[in-house]
Amino acid sequence: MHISISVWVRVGVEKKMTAKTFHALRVSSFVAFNRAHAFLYALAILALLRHRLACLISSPSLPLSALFLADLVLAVMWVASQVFRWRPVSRQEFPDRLLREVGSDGLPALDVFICTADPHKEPPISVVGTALSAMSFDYPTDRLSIYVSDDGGSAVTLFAFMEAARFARHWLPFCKQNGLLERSPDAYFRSNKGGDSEKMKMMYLTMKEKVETALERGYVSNDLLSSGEDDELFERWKGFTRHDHPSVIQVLLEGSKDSDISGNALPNLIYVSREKRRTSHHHFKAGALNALLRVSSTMSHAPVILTLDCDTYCSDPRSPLRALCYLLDPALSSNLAFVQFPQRFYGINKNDIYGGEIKRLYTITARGKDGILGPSYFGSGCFISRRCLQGIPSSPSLAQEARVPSSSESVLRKAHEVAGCTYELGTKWGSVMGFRYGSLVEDYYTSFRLHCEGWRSVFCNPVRPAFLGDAPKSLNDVLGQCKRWCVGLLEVGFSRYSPLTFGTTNASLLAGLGYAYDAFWGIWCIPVTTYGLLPQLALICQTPLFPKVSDPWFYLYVYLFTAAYGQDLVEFLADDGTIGRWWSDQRMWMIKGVTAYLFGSIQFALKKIGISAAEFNVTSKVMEDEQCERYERGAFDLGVQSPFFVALGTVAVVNLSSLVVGIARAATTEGFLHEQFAQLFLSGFVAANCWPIYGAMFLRSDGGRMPRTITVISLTVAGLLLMGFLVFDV
Ligand SMILES: O=c1ccn([C@@H]2O[C@H](COP(=O)(O)OP(=O)(O)O[C@H]3O[C@H](CO)[C@@H](O)[C@H](O)[C@H]3O)[C@@H](O)[C@H]2O)c(=O)[nH]1
Ligand SMILES: [Mn+2]
Repeated sequence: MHISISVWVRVGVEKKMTAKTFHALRVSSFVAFNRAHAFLYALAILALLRHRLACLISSPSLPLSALFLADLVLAVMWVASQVFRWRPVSRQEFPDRLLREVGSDGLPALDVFICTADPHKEPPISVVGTALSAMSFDYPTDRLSIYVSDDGGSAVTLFAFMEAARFARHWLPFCKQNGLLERSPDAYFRSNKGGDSEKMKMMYLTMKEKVETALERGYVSNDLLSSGEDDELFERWKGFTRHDHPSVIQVLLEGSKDSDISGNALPNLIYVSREKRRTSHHHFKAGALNALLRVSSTMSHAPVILTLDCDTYCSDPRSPLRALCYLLDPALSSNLAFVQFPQRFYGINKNDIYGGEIKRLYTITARGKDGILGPSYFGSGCFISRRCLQGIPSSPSLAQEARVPSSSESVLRKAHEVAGCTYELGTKWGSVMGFRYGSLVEDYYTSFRLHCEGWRSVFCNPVRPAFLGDAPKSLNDVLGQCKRWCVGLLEVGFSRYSPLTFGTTNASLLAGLGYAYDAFWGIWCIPVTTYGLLPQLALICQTPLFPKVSDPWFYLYVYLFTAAYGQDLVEFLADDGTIGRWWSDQRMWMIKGVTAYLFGSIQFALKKIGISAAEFNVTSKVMEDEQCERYERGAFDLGVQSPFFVALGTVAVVNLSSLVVGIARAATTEGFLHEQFAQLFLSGFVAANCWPIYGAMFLRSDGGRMPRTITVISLTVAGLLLMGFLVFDV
């Protein structure tokens, strides 16, 4: 308690000191309501648990115990989620004031890190678009460096960036002369502004075609190259594979030497593919980022770093200034680790059928955490102070002063050395320095550890999206990504740095609880699976599990259900949501509950006992035309042989069966509705959520329909469950 009070005081002081400077803070008007509601709701939960326990004691049964456990998990998650409703804040920043105050000479150097890992899942031309959008920030070019980390070790990616370096000489002045806001070429030409951009477009398309040709061929052939020097480079590459190659570092543009067609200096552009050997663990993205931290410190060594995923292009050239409104504020800067922008996505369909916005994580709860110690790091769209990654006490090994990148031999030698795969052995990298190792969600984990070390963070959410990324647009990919997150989060939840113990004592009670809420996402599978199957099976077998309509306890359930869903809806709508998108969002929560969370928890358990190891499987950013068309139409894509869909199909079938049986009984048996209303309602509610799944199982014939074998297996599993229930329930 003591710890959280001191946090309150600090936040209060901070507000007063900075209100007149570069940014302002406003506490949500929901706070009073949220707290009153939390109080009432907490009483209702206690009453429910007490009632459930009493029922269980008077007539013990397996289904009642399962429901008690499910309710307990819901209660625990509810308690943790109150952290986000305790003091949500929103902020506003004033970049013009900042510029007036510090002048453009007062702006610090900025290193932008862009990670890519697989040229076939992450097309190099789109990574190039991301880099170009960052290179053309409204920021002094002599202080801007872009580092690209290629974990795919792909010659094609390097080739794409060589082309990009040439193209940038035309593109950067074009953006500035025309005052573009959209500075990723793809995004700009997609929005089709016309005008005198035809020549530019042709130039871009030529580059794109060359890169795509190389990608198709799988290598960079001589006819695509212009100079003999490049030839040699790619010749060497022939023995390289993505898992086994020395480090490759190429300075493609150097601010002090290269200029654009109007004679202005260009930012630095550096390609880095760290060394990979099968014998050493590379720690996925965290490892890539740490390699960039070191390589950049031999070159530009900027005090501020922006991390971007390969698909997240910058959509507001002034976002660095916005971030600096916080990072340069003397009242904040002593312990401010990072400024996180929400992840936002382009190309999401009207009703966002797969809940791709992930609004709850990326904005709603982020605002809630911002009122406490700050949002967690989302991996992309985040301005980090280099200082916080240098370990405590700050590391002496790396040079402190900003340097000009140079392709000089000594700098390059040093850079190659620090990108080597054995460089980290016996060092503190990944444990108390740099991005932290040990979890598949390195972003979440790193910020958690930073918050525990006393750093804080700020959530910056301007109206115009600062960054736009690509959300997975096939259901199987969405669930695969969520499963990976779930495993990574559980890794933290059950480590010795668990937010519940380490977090609540080292960060603050509230911050620890907030992190715990995310860490234990996986356990959502318990209530969702239970409520998605048990009451329905029991209905078919005529076992009542809930109070009758005439029983006053029945209304407690009604209150708990409607108040939770009501509050969820209000919060969603208040964050520019629509009812259609909210419906999809809550449906995805259920779908994830019986698939990604369930399978993720199982995989985590298997990993714990040493049976399987979890990998960072990169989400694909390419889609077939037919798939795209289905997505745009809003049709669910269940056309792959995926174990996720067996679980989904089973739940769908059980609910449809219980709904049909229930309606038939209600029509024929007097008193049935009165006795089993809750179970019939649940069947109807889940079945309504499963609507697109029935279509994909039984009605559709396009490529997105569920494969026949998956349908048959789902029907069989549903049948077995019902038989099992009958046997156990006698
Ligand atoms: O070994 C690896 C694996 C991934 N990546 C890069 O990591 C980024 C994210 O990968 P993606 O497949 O898009 O994963 P997502 O689940 O969509 O990413 C979210 O979740 C990740 C893990 O929490 C964060 O790192 C990301 O920033 C966040 O956007 C991409 O740029 C990849 O190229 C690497 O550089 N090396
Ligand atoms: Mn991604």
